[in-house]
Amino acid sequence: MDIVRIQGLVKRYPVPGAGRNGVSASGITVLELSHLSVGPRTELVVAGPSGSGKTTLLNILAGLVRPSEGRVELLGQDLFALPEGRRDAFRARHVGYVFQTFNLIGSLSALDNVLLAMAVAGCVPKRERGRRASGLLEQVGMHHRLRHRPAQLSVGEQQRVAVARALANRPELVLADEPTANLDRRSAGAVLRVLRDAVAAEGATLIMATHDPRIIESAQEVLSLDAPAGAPVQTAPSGTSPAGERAVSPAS
Ligand SMILES: Nc1ncnc2c1ncn2[C@@H]1O[C@H](COP(=O)(O)OP(=O)(O)OP(=O)(O)O)[C@@H](O)[C@H]1O
Repeated sequence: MDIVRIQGLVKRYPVPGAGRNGVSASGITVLELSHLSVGPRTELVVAGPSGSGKTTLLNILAGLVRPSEGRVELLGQDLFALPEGRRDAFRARHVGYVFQTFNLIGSLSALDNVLLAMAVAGCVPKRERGRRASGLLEQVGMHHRLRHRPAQLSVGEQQRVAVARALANRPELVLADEPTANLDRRSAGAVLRVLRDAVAAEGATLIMATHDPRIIESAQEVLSLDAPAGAPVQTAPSGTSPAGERAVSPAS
């Protein structure tokens, strides 16, 4: 089964002052994607300049932003057919999100940040949570910093904790929005390796937004979005594909 399936996606945002002085009331189209399917255990990099809709696409996939048109299925579930509360529960269970600015809870230790994600979703049995949380933090190289709070960690270390937290509930899909944007070159390379290795070890699919050329060059599959809202043209490192039409399958 596909992890992600998108048909006829359009996202428009309202324009400040819309409907007055000749400004269109229908809003600005910031994203159009006619078709996308992404299989299990796949990595897809969403590339494109600032404002091309990368974050918008990830937020739609997380069920955080509702599309203006189109259908978004995760694991066969029509995401926006779910009422908000059930969509939140579905996200907590099936999607891990690594944000550009980490969004860790400042008052909690690294370990407690991961444990909290498990408590919210409630799908990992209580007796397994401690071992799983410390195991994930060990996997991302943070076993020596379990009790540190975010402010006591380097930026790269915080991002590693965010990766562990994103994987806490064994999600089938991990979204990462510019996960290396705030890191220097060396830390960026290390975090990227940790993210890719941890996602692969968990057997999840990774969809990562970036404009970092090094990540794009090393990607298995690339979806290129045009700025600001042109029709998406998708390319793989080895060639190009028709605009807006793409099925992305596991790498062999
Ligand atoms: N809540 C909103 N209301 C109105 N317009 C918005 C809103 N959120 C985003 N936009 C617009 O949608 C477009 C796409 O934004 P988005 O953040 O998805 O781009 P991006 O490719 O992730 O950019 P960056 O690389 O700079 O993070 C931008 O032109 C932005 O101004």
